[in-house]
Amino acid sequence: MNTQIKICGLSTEASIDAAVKAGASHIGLVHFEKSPRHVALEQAASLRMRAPASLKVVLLLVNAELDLTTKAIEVIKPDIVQFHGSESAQWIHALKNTVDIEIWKALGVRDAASLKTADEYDNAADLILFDAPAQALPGGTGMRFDWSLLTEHKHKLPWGLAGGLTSDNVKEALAQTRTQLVDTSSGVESAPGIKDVDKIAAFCQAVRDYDNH
Ligand SMILES: O=C(O)c1ccccc1NCC(=O)[C@H](O)[C@H](O)COP(=O)(O)O
Repeated sequence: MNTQIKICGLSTEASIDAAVKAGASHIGLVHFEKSPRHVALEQAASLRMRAPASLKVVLLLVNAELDLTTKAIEVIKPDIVQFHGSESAQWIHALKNTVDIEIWKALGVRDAASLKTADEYDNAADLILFDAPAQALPGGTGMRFDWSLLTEHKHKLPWGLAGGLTSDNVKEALAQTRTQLVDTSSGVESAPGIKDVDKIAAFCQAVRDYDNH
């Protein structure tokens, strides 16, 4: 099986090229001004054009108003929109009736009860991304959570794993959770917001090594 790999928080064409070369399946563009990875709408639209058709582009928003959400989708034309704030299942469900796009919902995992929260999104989102709980930022924190909570986890929706993943720990994360999608941001950076092409390559290689073991 080929685990899907999302490299998140890209802001340059060079990092997109590196993700493609390394074999990532998804890239994330963060539109959230408080993030060191924030890209303006026009910049995100331009980066989106750089991605080949084989690479899925995920737009990340955090508690954005409906107007901004629909405008960002219209301007950037992502394949997927990922909500990384406290967006309710009802809000996402209503959005789904107005825009025809795949929707992911990120949820911070503290304990087993956090996993139950995901059930609320069964009829709203297409995928749940389990991440570390919010710190100063809601995502891209570089923190991991207790992956053993996801061992044997079954969910109606497909789900992915994020939070503190690096080339050094991703095999352990895959072995514990058997997730089909891994997402990293800080783990492939040399500084917040600065992607490192060698770390992107090493991360993707570690995932492929696990897939082929
Ligand atoms: O990356 C950010 O700066 C960010 C800011 C606000 C909301 C979400 C954000 N990133 C979301 C992602 O999907 C990250 O890849 C995910 O949280 C994992 O991040 P990391 O622990 O740094 O690998």
